[in-house]
Amino acid sequence: MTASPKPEAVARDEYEGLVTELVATYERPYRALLLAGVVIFLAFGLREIAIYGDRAGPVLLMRGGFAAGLLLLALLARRFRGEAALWLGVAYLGLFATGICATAALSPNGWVMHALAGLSMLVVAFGPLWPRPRLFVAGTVALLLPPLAMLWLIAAPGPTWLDYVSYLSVAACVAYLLFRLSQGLSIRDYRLRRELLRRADSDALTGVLNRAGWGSRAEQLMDVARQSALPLVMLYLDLDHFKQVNDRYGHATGDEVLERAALAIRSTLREQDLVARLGGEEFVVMLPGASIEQALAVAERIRLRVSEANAAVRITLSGGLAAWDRVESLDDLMHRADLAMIEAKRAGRNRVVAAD
Ligand SMILES: Nc1nc2c(ncn2[C@@H]2O[C@H](COP(=O)(O)OP(=O)(O)OP(=O)(O)O)[C@@H](O)[C@H]2O)c(=O)[nH]1
Repeated sequence: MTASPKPEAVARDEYEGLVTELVATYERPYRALLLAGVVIFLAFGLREIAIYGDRAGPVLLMRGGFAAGLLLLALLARRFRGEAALWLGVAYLGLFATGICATAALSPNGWVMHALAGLSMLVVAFGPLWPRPRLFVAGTVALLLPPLAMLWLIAAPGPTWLDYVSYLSVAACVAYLLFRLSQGLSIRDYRLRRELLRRADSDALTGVLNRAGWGSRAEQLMDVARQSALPLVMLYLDLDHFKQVNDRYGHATGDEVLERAALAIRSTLREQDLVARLGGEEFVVMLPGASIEQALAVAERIRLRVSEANAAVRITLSGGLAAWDRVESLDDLMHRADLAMIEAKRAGRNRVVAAD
């Protein structure tokens, strides 16, 4: 069946494919950047300990904690792609940036550097949460400020070049996380778009295609049948006296009957068949590659299964079927199947009639 809920599975496959493609393209250089950043950052910490032996504890805690946090985040981002990675990244960068901003006040030598790095990271971290994406772009630009500040500081007396390498390594790590964040964002957009498309095409109650989704897919199947010279049969199905079910058992029970009917129809069809609910208690089915005899057998099976599934309310189904003459339009084919269904109603309901 091409009908829902299959589109969800298709969306998931496409989404996974997209992620794999993205990761394959960018993962390696960014991972190398992250590892290099963490190693340099830690090496600089060892140098700091050698110089300021008395500050070994806080230095180890700060540098080790940050490096471990980044690595853990990278691992989690691998494990929980998309949104979870996004929120983790935002939270972590936000925390870290706040720490750097606080350090700026205590750092006699590199306070400009600390302040810029902290502020730019704050913008980058919380930019994605802002309704205006321009802020996110501004944050990315702001990330370029620390290296610029380094160039400026290199010319001034104070920290050595090793300090700047250390800060650059932070920028490298952040670049990796940015990559992950943007990946999470684009995946979230992609999923939302897919979900909206899926909802626009399917019937909210039964999950099968609605009228909008039916038209384009049915035309596609007809195109394929035209090119491959395969036969094609159309079924028009309508529950009998459905109004009485609503009147007797209530609208909620009526809805359940429709859901069970859709399930019974879908379970009878093959992967390549198409089913839609056109509205009310009317369903249409397209059977590509089926002969009229096979289609009659399928329609009979559907009729029995729909009744069995709704035995408690004793509902029956009338169906009409029409074999495509390879010339007529979709509307004309549906009309002929509809007329056959009306004929089935006239003949006493609970039966399937084939159009001439
Ligand atoms: N529960 C429920 N009822 C619906 C829905 N859509 C349409 N209906 C009802 O379906 C009923 C259709 O009634 P009719 O068109 O008279 O058809 P019928 O009673 O099945 O009679 P025949 O088709 O002649 O056998 C109406 O009472 C609608 O209110 C829905 O989504 N849920």
